[in-house]
Amino acid sequence: MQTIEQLKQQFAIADRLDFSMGPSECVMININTPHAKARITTQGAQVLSYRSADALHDLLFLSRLSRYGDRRAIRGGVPVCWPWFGVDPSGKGRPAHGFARNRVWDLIDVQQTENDGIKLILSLAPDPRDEPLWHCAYSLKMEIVIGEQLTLSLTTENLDKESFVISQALHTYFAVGNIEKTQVRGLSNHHYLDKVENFREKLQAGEIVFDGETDRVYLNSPDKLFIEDSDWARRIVVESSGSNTTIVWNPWDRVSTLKDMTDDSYQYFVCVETANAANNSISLAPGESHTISAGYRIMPLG
Ligand SMILES: O=P(O)(O)OC[C@H]1O[C@@H](O)[C@H](O)[C@@H](O)[C@@H]1O
Repeated sequence: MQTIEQLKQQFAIADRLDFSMGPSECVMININTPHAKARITTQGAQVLSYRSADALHDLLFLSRLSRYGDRRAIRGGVPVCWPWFGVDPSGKGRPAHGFARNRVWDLIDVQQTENDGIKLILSLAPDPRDEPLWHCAYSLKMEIVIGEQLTLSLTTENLDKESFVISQALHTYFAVGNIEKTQVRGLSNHHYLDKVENFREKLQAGEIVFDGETDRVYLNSPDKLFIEDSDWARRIVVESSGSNTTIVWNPWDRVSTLKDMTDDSYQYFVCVETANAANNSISLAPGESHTISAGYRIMPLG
Protein backbone atom coordinates (compact mmCIF):
# COMPACT_ATOMS: atom_id res chain seq x y z
CA MET A 1 0.00 0.00 0.00
CA GLN A 2 1.26 3.51 -0.82
CA THR A 3 2.28 5.51 2.25
CA ILE A 4 1.28 9.12 2.64
CA GLU A 5 4.98 10.13 2.43
CA GLN A 6 5.40 8.28 -0.88
CA LEU A 7 2.25 9.90 -2.25
CA LYS A 8 3.39 13.35 -1.18
CA GLN A 9 6.79 12.89 -2.75
CA GLN A 10 5.43 11.61 -6.03
CA PHE A 11 2.26 13.62 -6.56
CA ALA A 12 1.91 16.73 -4.36
CA ILE A 13 1.56 20.04 -6.26
CA ALA A 14 2.16 23.25 -4.28
CA ASP A 15 -1.13 25.05 -3.49
CA ARG A 16 -3.06 22.60 -5.67
CA LEU A 17 -2.86 19.06 -4.36
CA ASP A 18 -1.82 17.61 -1.02
CA PHE A 19 -2.48 14.59 1.14
CA SER A 20 -3.70 14.23 4.72
CA MET A 21 -4.58 11.39 7.03
CA GLY A 22 -8.32 11.02 7.58
CA PRO A 23 -10.29 8.87 10.03
CA SER A 24 -9.10 5.23 10.45
CA GLU A 25 -5.94 6.02 8.48
CA CYS A 26 -7.81 6.74 5.25
CA VAL A 27 -5.58 8.78 2.97
CA MET A 28 -7.29 11.97 1.77
CA ILE A 29 -6.33 13.75 -1.45
CA ASN A 30 -7.12 17.45 -1.09
CA ILE A 31 -7.47 19.42 -4.30
CA ASN A 32 -7.70 23.15 -4.75
CA THR A 33 -8.25 24.63 -8.21
CA PRO A 34 -9.53 28.06 -9.29
CA HIS A 35 -12.83 26.31 -10.16
CA ALA A 36 -13.43 24.03 -7.20
CA LYS A 37 -12.12 22.36 -4.08
CA ALA A 38 -12.44 18.61 -3.74
CA ARG A 39 -11.54 15.78 -1.41
CA ILE A 40 -11.04 12.21 -2.54
CA THR A 41 -9.97 9.20 -0.52
CA THR A 42 -7.91 6.31 -1.84
CA GLN A 43 -10.34 4.02 -0.03
CA GLY A 44 -12.70 3.08 -2.82
CA ALA A 45 -11.33 5.88 -5.08
CA GLN A 46 -14.22 7.72 -3.51
CA VAL A 47 -14.87 11.42 -4.11
CA LEU A 48 -16.16 12.76 -0.77
CA SER A 49 -16.53 16.46 -1.52
CA TYR A 50 -16.66 18.77 -4.53
CA ARG A 51 -17.44 22.41 -4.03
CA SER A 52 -17.32 24.99 -6.84
CA ALA A 53 -15.46 28.19 -5.98
CA ASP A 54 -18.63 30.28 -5.83
CA ALA A 55 -20.96 27.63 -4.35
CA LEU A 56 -22.68 27.91 -0.98
CA HIS A 57 -23.09 24.14 -0.70
CA ASP A 58 -21.16 21.03 -1.58
CA LEU A 59 -22.32 19.02 -4.58
CA LEU A 60 -22.11 15.86 -2.47
CA PHE A 61 -23.63 14.61 0.77
CA LEU A 62 -21.37 12.84 3.27
CA SER A 63 -22.82 11.32 6.44
CA ARG A 64 -21.22 12.60 9.63
CA LEU A 65 -21.66 9.10 11.11
CA SER A 66 -19.84 7.48 8.21
CA ARG A 67 -17.41 4.67 9.02
CA TYR A 68 -13.98 4.59 7.44
CA GLY A 69 -11.19 2.10 7.05
CA ASP A 70 -10.13 -0.79 4.86
CA ARG A 71 -13.02 -3.17 4.06
CA ARG A 72 -15.66 -0.65 5.16
CA ALA A 73 -18.04 1.34 2.91
CA ILE A 74 -18.04 5.12 3.35
CA ARG A 75 -21.57 6.57 3.41
CA GLY A 76 -21.65 9.48 1.01
CA GLY A 77 -19.81 11.10 -1.86
CA VAL A 78 -19.44 8.77 -4.85
CA PRO A 79 -19.03 5.12 -3.81
CA VAL A 80 -18.08 2.78 -6.65
CA CYS A 81 -20.24 -0.36 -6.92
CA TRP A 82 -18.26 -3.01 -8.82
CA PRO A 83 -18.14 -5.79 -10.10
CA TRP A 84 -21.79 -6.05 -9.21
CA PHE A 85 -24.52 -3.63 -8.26
CA GLY A 86 -26.94 -4.46 -5.42
CA VAL A 87 -27.24 -7.86 -3.80
CA ASP A 88 -24.96 -10.65 -5.00
CA PRO A 89 -26.36 -11.66 -8.44
CA SER A 90 -25.07 -15.22 -7.94
CA GLY A 91 -27.02 -15.55 -4.65
CA LYS A 92 -23.88 -16.72 -2.84
CA GLY A 93 -24.08 -14.04 -0.14
CA ARG A 94 -21.15 -11.94 -1.32
CA PRO A 95 -21.31 -8.33 -0.05
CA ALA A 96 -23.85 -5.93 -1.56
CA HIS A 97 -22.47 -3.61 -4.28
CA GLY A 98 -19.26 -5.65 -4.77
CA PHE A 99 -15.92 -4.98 -3.15
CA ALA A 100 -14.32 -2.03 -5.02
CA ARG A 101 -15.79 0.49 -2.56
CA ASN A 102 -14.23 -1.34 0.39
CA ARG A 103 -10.66 -1.54 -0.89
CA VAL A 104 -7.74 0.87 -0.89
CA TRP A 105 -6.85 1.90 -4.46
CA ASP A 106 -3.46 3.08 -5.75
CA LEU A 107 -3.02 6.59 -7.07
CA ILE A 108 -1.11 6.07 -10.32
CA ASP A 109 -1.19 9.43 -12.10
CA VAL A 110 -1.85 13.14 -11.48
CA GLN A 111 -1.94 15.80 -14.19
CA GLN A 112 -2.86 19.45 -14.39
CA THR A 113 -5.31 19.97 -17.25
CA GLU A 114 -5.13 22.82 -19.77
CA ASN A 115 -7.91 24.80 -18.13
CA ASP A 116 -6.55 24.74 -14.58
CA GLY A 117 -8.17 21.49 -13.54
CA ILE A 118 -6.61 18.43 -11.95
CA LYS A 119 -6.94 14.91 -13.33
CA LEU A 120 -6.23 11.85 -11.18
CA ILE A 121 -6.10 8.19 -12.08
CA LEU A 122 -6.54 5.52 -9.42
CA SER A 123 -6.26 1.80 -9.96
CA LEU A 124 -7.56 -1.15 -7.98
CA ALA A 125 -4.81 -3.73 -7.86
CA PRO A 126 -6.20 -7.29 -7.75
CA ASP A 127 -5.69 -8.78 -4.27
CA PRO A 128 -5.43 -12.57 -3.74
CA ARG A 129 -7.67 -12.10 -0.67
CA ASP A 130 -10.51 -11.25 -3.07
CA GLU A 131 -10.24 -14.61 -4.92
CA PRO A 132 -13.29 -16.07 -3.12
CA LEU A 133 -15.30 -13.03 -4.27
CA TRP A 134 -14.06 -12.65 -7.84
CA HIS A 135 -11.60 -14.93 -9.57
CA CYS A 136 -11.43 -13.30 -13.04
CA ALA A 137 -8.34 -11.28 -13.99
CA TYR A 138 -9.14 -7.61 -14.56
CA SER A 139 -7.84 -4.06 -14.64
CA LEU A 140 -10.00 -1.38 -13.00
CA LYS A 141 -9.14 2.30 -13.27
CA MET A 142 -10.93 5.44 -12.14
CA GLU A 143 -10.20 8.79 -13.76
CA ILE A 144 -11.41 11.81 -11.78
CA VAL A 145 -11.29 15.33 -13.20
CA ILE A 146 -11.77 18.28 -10.87
CA GLY A 147 -12.50 21.36 -12.94
CA GLU A 148 -15.50 23.50 -13.82
CA GLN A 149 -17.39 20.26 -13.42
CA LEU A 150 -16.69 16.97 -11.68
CA THR A 151 -16.16 14.08 -14.09
CA LEU A 152 -15.63 10.42 -13.22
CA SER A 153 -14.80 7.63 -15.65
CA LEU A 154 -14.48 4.01 -14.55
CA THR A 155 -12.79 1.62 -16.98
CA THR A 156 -12.94 -2.15 -16.65
CA GLU A 157 -10.69 -4.32 -18.81
CA ASN A 158 -10.98 -8.07 -19.04
CA LEU A 159 -7.47 -9.55 -18.62
CA ASP A 160 -8.83 -13.08 -18.27
CA LYS A 161 -8.98 -15.97 -20.74
CA GLU A 162 -12.77 -16.20 -20.26
CA SER A 163 -15.56 -13.64 -20.69
CA PHE A 164 -17.10 -12.13 -17.59
CA VAL A 165 -20.20 -10.08 -16.78
CA ILE A 166 -20.22 -7.03 -14.56
CA SER A 167 -22.85 -4.70 -13.19
CA GLN A 168 -21.72 -1.40 -11.70
CA ALA A 169 -22.73 2.02 -10.40
CA LEU A 170 -21.32 5.42 -9.57
CA HIS A 171 -23.55 5.57 -6.48
CA THR A 172 -23.54 9.36 -6.11
CA TYR A 173 -25.07 10.96 -3.00
CA PHE A 174 -26.14 14.45 -4.14
CA ALA A 175 -26.65 16.98 -1.35
CA VAL A 176 -30.03 18.73 -1.40
CA GLY A 177 -31.53 21.42 0.82
CA ASN A 178 -34.79 19.51 1.31
CA ILE A 179 -35.74 16.20 -0.32
CA GLU A 180 -39.41 17.20 -0.34
CA LYS A 181 -38.51 20.18 -2.53
CA THR A 182 -36.36 18.09 -4.89
CA GLN A 183 -37.29 16.60 -8.28
CA VAL A 184 -35.36 14.32 -10.60
CA ARG A 185 -36.22 15.22 -14.19
CA GLY A 186 -35.61 13.31 -17.40
CA LEU A 187 -37.01 9.86 -16.57
CA SER A 188 -40.69 10.45 -17.34
CA ASN A 189 -42.14 7.65 -19.52
CA HIS A 190 -39.27 5.30 -18.66
CA HIS A 191 -39.79 1.87 -17.15
CA TYR A 192 -38.30 0.99 -13.79
CA LEU A 193 -38.03 -1.91 -11.40
CA ASP A 194 -39.42 -0.85 -8.03
CA LYS A 195 -37.22 -2.43 -5.34
CA VAL A 196 -39.64 -1.22 -2.65
CA GLU A 197 -42.28 -3.49 -4.24
CA ASN A 198 -40.15 -6.56 -4.89
CA PHE A 199 -38.83 -5.37 -8.28
CA ARG A 200 -42.31 -4.82 -9.80
CA GLU A 201 -41.99 -3.21 -13.23
CA LYS A 202 -43.65 0.21 -13.46
CA LEU A 203 -43.83 3.20 -15.79
CA GLN A 204 -42.63 6.60 -14.55
CA ALA A 205 -45.42 9.13 -15.06
CA GLY A 206 -44.08 12.70 -14.80
CA GLU A 207 -40.98 13.82 -12.96
CA ILE A 208 -39.77 12.03 -9.82
CA VAL A 209 -40.81 13.63 -6.53
CA PHE A 210 -40.11 12.26 -3.06
CA ASP A 211 -42.57 11.53 -0.26
CA GLY A 212 -41.43 8.14 1.00
CA GLU A 213 -38.86 5.37 0.50
CA THR A 214 -37.72 5.36 -3.13
CA ASP A 215 -35.51 2.63 -4.60
CA ARG A 216 -35.83 2.32 -8.37
CA VAL A 217 -33.81 0.83 -11.18
CA TYR A 218 -34.55 2.64 -14.46
CA LEU A 219 -33.48 0.51 -17.42
CA ASN A 220 -32.38 1.98 -20.75
CA SER A 221 -32.26 5.42 -19.17
CA PRO A 222 -31.20 8.61 -21.02
CA ASP A 223 -27.75 10.18 -20.79
CA LYS A 224 -28.87 13.55 -19.42
CA LEU A 225 -30.80 14.05 -16.17
CA PHE A 226 -31.49 16.96 -13.86
CA ILE A 227 -31.78 17.16 -10.11
CA GLU A 228 -33.76 20.28 -9.26
CA ASP A 229 -33.59 21.50 -5.71
CA SER A 230 -35.83 24.51 -5.12
CA ASP A 231 -34.67 24.91 -1.50
CA TRP A 232 -31.12 25.71 -2.59
CA ALA A 233 -32.32 27.11 -5.96
CA ARG A 234 -29.94 24.93 -7.92
CA ARG A 235 -30.06 22.42 -10.73
CA ILE A 236 -27.49 19.63 -10.98
CA VAL A 237 -26.96 18.40 -14.51
CA VAL A 238 -25.92 14.73 -14.72
CA GLU A 239 -24.47 13.68 -18.07
CA SER A 240 -23.38 10.11 -18.59
CA SER A 241 -21.88 7.83 -21.20
CA GLY A 242 -21.38 4.06 -21.30
CA SER A 243 -24.36 3.77 -18.94
CA ASN A 244 -27.83 2.38 -19.64
CA THR A 245 -29.26 2.24 -16.12
CA THR A 246 -30.08 4.89 -13.52
CA ILE A 247 -30.84 4.09 -9.90
CA VAL A 248 -32.76 6.61 -7.81
CA TRP A 249 -32.60 5.95 -4.07
CA ASN A 250 -33.69 7.64 -0.88
CA PRO A 251 -34.31 5.47 2.19
CA TRP A 252 -36.72 7.90 3.90
CA ASP A 253 -37.68 6.47 7.35
CA ARG A 254 -35.78 3.25 6.67
CA VAL A 255 -32.70 5.41 7.34
CA SER A 256 -33.13 4.46 11.02
CA THR A 257 -31.90 0.94 10.12
CA LEU A 258 -28.61 2.36 8.77
CA LYS A 259 -26.11 2.73 11.61
CA ASP A 260 -23.93 5.18 9.73
CA MET A 261 -26.62 7.84 9.20
CA THR A 262 -28.59 10.12 11.50
CA ASP A 263 -32.37 9.67 11.45
CA ASP A 264 -32.98 13.02 9.76
CA SER A 265 -30.25 12.65 7.11
CA TYR A 266 -32.61 11.28 4.43
CA GLN A 267 -33.90 14.86 4.06
CA TYR A 268 -30.56 16.09 2.78
CA PHE A 269 -29.59 13.81 -0.10
CA VAL A 270 -30.76 11.88 -3.10
CA CYS A 271 -28.77 9.15 -4.83
CA VAL A 272 -28.95 9.30 -8.62
CA GLU A 273 -26.64 6.55 -9.78
CA THR A 274 -25.07 6.25 -13.21
CA ALA A 275 -25.04 2.49 -13.69
CA ASN A 276 -25.30 -0.66 -15.73
CA ALA A 277 -27.43 -3.19 -13.88
CA ALA A 278 -29.97 -6.00 -14.31
CA ASN A 279 -30.57 -6.52 -18.07
CA ASN A 280 -28.10 -3.71 -18.80
CA SER A 281 -25.15 -5.61 -17.26
CA ILE A 282 -22.00 -5.62 -19.38
CA SER A 283 -20.38 -8.71 -20.84
CA LEU A 284 -16.67 -8.37 -21.61
CA ALA A 285 -14.78 -10.83 -23.80
CA PRO A 286 -11.06 -11.39 -23.11
CA GLY A 287 -9.13 -8.20 -23.98
CA GLU A 288 -12.27 -6.02 -24.12
CA SER A 289 -12.77 -2.94 -21.99
CA HIS A 290 -15.67 -0.71 -21.06
CA THR A 291 -15.86 2.83 -19.64
CA ILE A 292 -18.77 4.29 -17.71
CA SER A 293 -18.63 8.07 -17.17
CA ALA A 294 -20.61 10.72 -15.35
CA GLY A 295 -20.17 14.48 -15.38
CA TYR A 296 -21.84 16.74 -12.80
CA ARG A 297 -22.29 20.49 -12.98
CA ILE A 298 -24.39 22.91 -11.02
CA MET A 299 -26.53 25.70 -12.44
CA PRO A 300 -28.82 28.20 -10.76
CA LEU A 301 -32.49 27.22 -10.88
CA GLY A 302 -34.00 30.11 -12.84
O1 LIG B 1 -26.33 0.42 2.28
P1 LIG B 1 -25.68 0.20 0.91
O2 LIG B 1 -25.16 -1.19 0.73
O3 LIG B 1 -24.64 1.24 0.64
O4 LIG B 1 -26.83 0.38 -0.17
C1 LIG B 1 -27.61 1.51 -0.18
C2 LIG B 1 -28.69 1.43 -1.27
O5 LIG B 1 -28.04 1.50 -2.52
C3 LIG B 1 -28.96 1.58 -3.63
O6 LIG B 1 -28.22 1.67 -4.81
C4 LIG B 1 -29.82 0.36 -3.66
O7 LIG B 1 -30.73 0.43 -4.75
C5 LIG B 1 -30.56 0.23 -2.33
O8 LIG B 1 -31.35 -0.96 -2.36
C6 LIG B 1 -29.57 0.20 -1.19
O9 LIG B 1 -30.27 0.16 0.04
